[in-house]
Parts: sequence; structure tokens; C-alpha cells
Amino acid sequence: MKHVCVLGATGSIGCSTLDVISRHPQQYAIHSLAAHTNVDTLFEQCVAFKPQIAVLVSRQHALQLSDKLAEADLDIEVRHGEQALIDIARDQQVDIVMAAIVGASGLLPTMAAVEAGKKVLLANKESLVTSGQLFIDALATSEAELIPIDSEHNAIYQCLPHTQQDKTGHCTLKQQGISKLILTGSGGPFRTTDLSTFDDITPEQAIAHPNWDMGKKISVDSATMMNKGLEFIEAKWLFNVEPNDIQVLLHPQSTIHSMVQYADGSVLAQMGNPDMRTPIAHALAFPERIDAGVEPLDFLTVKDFTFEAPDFERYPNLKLAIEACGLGQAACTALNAANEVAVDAFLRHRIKFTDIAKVNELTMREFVSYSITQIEDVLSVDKDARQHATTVVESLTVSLEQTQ
Ligand SMILES: NC(=O)C1=CN([C@@H]2O[C@H](COP(=O)(O)OP(=O)(O)OC[C@H]3O[C@@H](n4cnc5c(N)ncnc54)[C@H](OP(=O)(O)O)[C@@H]3O)[C@@H](O)[C@H]2O)C=CC1
Ligand SMILES: CC(=O)[C@@H](O)[C@H](O)COP(=O)(O)O
Ligand SMILES: [Mn+2]
Repeated sequence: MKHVCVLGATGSIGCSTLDVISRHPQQYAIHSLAAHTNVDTLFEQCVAFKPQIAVLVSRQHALQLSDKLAEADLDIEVRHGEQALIDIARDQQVDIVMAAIVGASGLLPTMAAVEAGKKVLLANKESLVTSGQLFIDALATSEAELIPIDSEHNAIYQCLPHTQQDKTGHCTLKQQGISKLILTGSGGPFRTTDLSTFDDITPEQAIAHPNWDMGKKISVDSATMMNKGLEFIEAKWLFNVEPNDIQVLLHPQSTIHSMVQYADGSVLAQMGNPDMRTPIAHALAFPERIDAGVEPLDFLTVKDFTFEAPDFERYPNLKLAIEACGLGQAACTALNAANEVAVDAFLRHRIKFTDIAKVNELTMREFVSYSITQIEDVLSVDKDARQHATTVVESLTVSLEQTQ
């Protein structure tokens, strides 16, 4: 029996993880569940999975959950606060940590799981993007096993030689005859939308991803292709490759989840219906295979199978993230922080869709020369970049109000 801690349990990945686990009660037990503010969903999950510990970020939400659990006569310890997230991630009884908090808030608990030598299933790409080499160093000096959950990186992982699969962060792909990683992306909901209408894109339109059902933040990132930019940086660190060894390719159907090109001309692809339960089940059970509840891919009903180059005019955030990857850690950390602020402001109707790239670029350029050598530097650049991005958002909000 493996004991699992799910960080971000109430989100899209958290719920899919619990769905897979519910299919294998003899193999997995839930040790702990954590969320931000969603008391009702966390309560339902507590009823269904009976964890030892449930965590919410604020005391007020934790008290609400405690009351509901007491009424239901359930004896589950409720904790609150950021330290509680870290504590469950490194609890001695935990074997597997699903890192599925959204954003840089996931960094410290994910790092704690790595440092404690857990099997870490990494959905929270922002934690790797913001800390890069520091994350990989922590991995190297611990007993931890890191398996990517992000569908592209999980696909690449599945297409690697077996000898590389326990070397996440320290792969030697060139020596294994690998010439290129091909990161596929759908292009999001606005791949063919007239560029002249981009200023009018609404949050509701932006979160309507054509293929995947995901949380709001990553859905907006897919629409701007910042998601692919973050994934570009994520791939560099996970597979220890140079930016020139990664190609971003639009594949609107999201059937191929990414590919690995070998020196002899072979290309290995991982395919499937777009359902995150596949990479989650793969990572949970690796190297075994278990049922994920996913419909098998039927090639006779797959209508198209097409590919395009990404257009940087349509997707300036993708260009920016690839540039940040070459500029260094502070650029990546600041870009991620700015993007979190900008996406939140867009979702609250404070700025236009096209403003997201403006906030991101202005903030990233401000922090390029900062030095990051320890985790405290990451936290400091993240905090300062958020402040800077907030100021940019406010200036754009004023001009948006003046034009209305
Ligand atoms: N959804 C997907 O298909 C994919 C997601 N990912 C990555 O996985 C991560 C999660 O994405 P997704 O599931 O879509 O996101 P969601 O927004 O659906 O869920 C986020 C989860 O994190 C919790 N959370 C938010 N902020 C905090 C915080 N400050 N402290 C603790 N918990 C917090 C939320 O709690 P609450 O509900 O209470 O707000 C929720 O449980 C992201 O990094 C994303 O990029 C990667 C590939 C695919
Ligand atoms: C499911 C997953 O891994 C997402 O990150 C997905 O890739 C989003 O789709 P895009 O390819 O549109 O970014
Ligand atoms: Mn992805």
C-alpha cells in the first residue's frame, strides 16, 4: 500500500488524481489532502477518502472544515497555514506526493517533498520554472524520484530510453542518441481568431480550451501560449537539454502529447485522448501500468492529425518565455510572477487579454540582472516582481477605464 499526499486536491489535477486512486483502493491510500479555500470540495473528499490530515491555507477555512467534519462524525486532523503544507509533503508516512498546487505557491511544499526523498509527481510546473537549478540540485542530493505529470513532459518521459527514466534533471540525452525534444501545443482557443479582435477577448472565451478541461490559470496560459513557454523552461530542466534542442510544434488536436527525435531518424510519440488521468496513472504506478478510466484512443474516429509552426506575433508570451529561458533564472522567476499577476487581473476584467504580454515583458526586463543563488533569492524576486507587475497592471487598468 502506498500512502499519498495530494497538494491542490480540490483542483483539476487533484480531482483527477483522486479519481484514479479511487479505482485502486488496494494499492493507494490517501494520507493527506490540501487546498486553498474550497472547504466544500475538500470536505467531500475527506468523506470519500478518509485522509489522516486535511490542510487549508487560512485558519478561518480550517475551522469551517473542522466543524463540518465534526458534524459528520469524522475523525480527521485539520491543519492550516503554509508550514502545514510543507509538513504533510515531508511526513514520514507519505510515499508519494502529488504536487498540484497552481502557481509559485507550490514551490516550498514541492521542494519539501523533494528534500524528504518522496516520489514526487510534478504537475506544478511553476515550482520548477521559478527555481530551476536549485530544484534540480535538491533532487540530486536527495533520494527523491521525480516524475512529470504535465502531459508533454510525461509523454517525453515515456519516450525516453529506460536508462534515462531515473535520471530526471540529469539526463544525458545526446549520449543516448536523442537529437531533439518536440513539445506539442494545441495553440489554444484563438489559434485562428482574427488578430485584430484580440483586445476584445473575454475571460470566458479564454478559459474555453478546445481539448483539455483544466483550471482557469493554466487555461488562460494555454490561450496566450505562456503555458508552452513555461513548459519549454520546464523541459530544459527536467531533461537537462539546451533551448536549441527543444522544438515547439502546434498540433491542434492534442492527440500526440509530445515526441522524442533520435539520431537515426526515429521519432517516438506518446498519444492518447486528452485526459490527465493517463499521465497521472502512469506516474503513480511507474514502472507498472494501471487502469486510468480513460477511453482508449480510436484512430478511426480521429479526424485530423495536423502540425504548424507557432506564430510569435499571435503568441508573444511564448517568445518571451523562450527568451527568458536563455536570459537566466531571474528572468524566468520574474516572468512567472508577472504572468500570475497579469492572468489574475485579466480574469477579474482589470486588463485586456493583450495586456498580459505587456505586463510580462515590462516586469521580466526589470529583473533580468538579479542574481539567484538560493531559494530565498527566488522568493525575493518573486515578491518584488509581483509588486512591479501590480503597478503595471494598475497603470493599464487606468487607461482601460479611460477608454470605456
Ligand atoms: N489541469 C491540468 O490539466 C493541468 C495542470 N497542470 C499544472 O498543475 C497545477 C494545477 O493546475 P490545475 O489543477 O489546473 O489548477 P486548479 O486551479 O484547478 O487547482 C489548483 C489547486 O491548488 C490549490 N491552491 C491554489 N492556491 C493555493 C495556495 N496558495 N496554497 C495551497 N493550495 C492552493 C487550489 O485550492 P482551492 O480549490 O481551494 O482554490 C486547488 O486545489 C498547475 O501548476 C498547472 O500548471 C499541468 C498540466 C495539466
Ligand atoms: C494537459 C496539459 O498538459 C496542458 O498543459 C496542455 O498542454 C494545455 O494545452 P496547450 O497545448 O494548449 O497548452
Ligand atoms: Mn502541458
